[in-house]
Amino acid sequence: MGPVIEVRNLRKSYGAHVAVADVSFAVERGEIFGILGPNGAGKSTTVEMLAGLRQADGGSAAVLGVDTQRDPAAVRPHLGVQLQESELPARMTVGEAMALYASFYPDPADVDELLTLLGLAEQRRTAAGDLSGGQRQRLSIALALVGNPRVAILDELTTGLDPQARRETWALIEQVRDVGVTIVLVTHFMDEAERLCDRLVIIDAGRVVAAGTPADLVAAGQDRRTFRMRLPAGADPALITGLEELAEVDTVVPARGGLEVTGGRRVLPAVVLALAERDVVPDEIRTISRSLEDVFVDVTGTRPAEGIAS
Ligand SMILES: Nc1ncnc2c1ncn2[C@@H]1O[C@H](COP(=O)(O)OP(=O)(O)OP(=O)(O)O)[C@@H](O)[C@H]1O
Repeated sequence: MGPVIEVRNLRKSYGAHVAVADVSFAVERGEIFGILGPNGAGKSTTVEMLAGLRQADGGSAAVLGVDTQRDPAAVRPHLGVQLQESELPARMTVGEAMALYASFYPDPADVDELLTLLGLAEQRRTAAGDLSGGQRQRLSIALALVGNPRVAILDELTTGLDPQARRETWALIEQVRDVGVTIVLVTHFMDEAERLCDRLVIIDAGRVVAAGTPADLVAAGQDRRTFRMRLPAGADPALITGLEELAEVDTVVPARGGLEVTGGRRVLPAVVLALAERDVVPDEIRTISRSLEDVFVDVTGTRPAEGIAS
């Protein structure tokens, strides 16, 4: 059996603006597949084309062997989609919305069970307009899953959720994956991607700039080193400029009351030596292991959105 999802050279422009220039990837059955990228990179446009909700200018997208650009209706019963801006009528209750969405599918999930799983059982009679941000987010996930889909596309899954609710949502997504649902997850959050995704792509300016498992992506840049240090109070700011000029140093940026330095394998001794030559001894040095966030910064030149402190 081939991949559950196959995207080949998708392209889409809005007028003169190229939103998606060239995106290809494949997702295997039962994977949680991440799509990461800075704001405006083309993530939402990509998944909307993948779901057959938006017409591509070129390329192809197939879900469960069905070309979603040519025949979106054929795959709809098997596809659950949580989009960023799906608005329900404000007066429609949670129970009504679930019943309505369930009616679109031949083999819907048990609505009560799903609402309980998502912590919305108490809100059955609550109007969509009266839900809190977190409840609305959980409802959009419930609506994406109500059709018992074989493939679920979740865009900005945990945006607006508090740390506790985020963890619960992650556990829920793993449960959904464990029953064999293939999941495409669009996310801004590196911790979410690192925790949940089996494989991922990073998209920048409409193109795939990195692809692989989180571990592979992190390992690929292991010739880079990062450390943080605190300089003694009153240290000359010109020192920082001096450090940036060292051959081993890539960047020096302020971080948490100190400096974060990134460079090659020998960056730490090079910096400490250069400082010692000026009679400066750092108060504290801490090496930082490379994370998916560092990969993201390397390949996109942009810092990812801050995760909610947890
Ligand atoms: N309907 C539209 N008409 C015109 N331009 C659009 C439209 N939808 C998106 N764009 C533009 O296309 C680009 C890609 O947008 P898209 O929403 O796919 O990016 P994204 O990676 O999902 O961003 P975000 O993380 O902010 O949601 C952006 O520059 C956006 O402003």
